Amino acid sequence: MRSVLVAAVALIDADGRVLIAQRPEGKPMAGLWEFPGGKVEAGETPEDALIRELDEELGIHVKAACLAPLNFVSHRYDDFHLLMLLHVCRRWDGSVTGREGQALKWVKPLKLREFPMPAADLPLIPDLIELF
Ligand SMILES: Nc1nc2c([nH]c(=O)n2[C@@H]2O[C@H](COP(=O)(O)OP(=O)(O)OP(=O)(O)O)[C@@H](O)[C@H]2O)c(=O)[nH]1
Repeated sequence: MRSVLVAAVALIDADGRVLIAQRPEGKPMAGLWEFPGGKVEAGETPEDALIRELDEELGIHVKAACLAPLNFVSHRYDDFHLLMLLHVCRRWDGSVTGREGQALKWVKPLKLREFPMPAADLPLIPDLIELF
């Protein structure tokens, strides 16, 4: 089975809310809310990939030193295996903007369950709740 390595991040604002983004129409799992990030490409470290994706998707600049590992998930979807590394980040430069037309929401970790998320993400919610 194909394995995909994804780097993702929980951006946390001054009010302790986490940023989630809605997957646009036309993509697999459209409409679900996910953590910003994406596939790690050949030659990239997970941190490189995340820094690139955050610039492309949200227009913000993040330093590798501001990305702290939180947990990972190993999840078998029907058609691929996902290994997703979730980081936490509280510091960035620039203001968060949905540069790809995606809806964005800042949500308290205790409310994350109100938003439909990909199956792989659900085990990560308790880790975010425990941060506070
Ligand atoms: N960024 C992100 N991806 C996630 C999360 N949960 C989860 O299952 N994924 C899956 O991990 C993969 C991330 O890849 P991606 O965002 O770079 O790719 P994509 O499906 O948008 O397609 P693309 O190849 O057109 O970029 C997708 O299969 C996505 O569904 C999450 O919380 N954040």
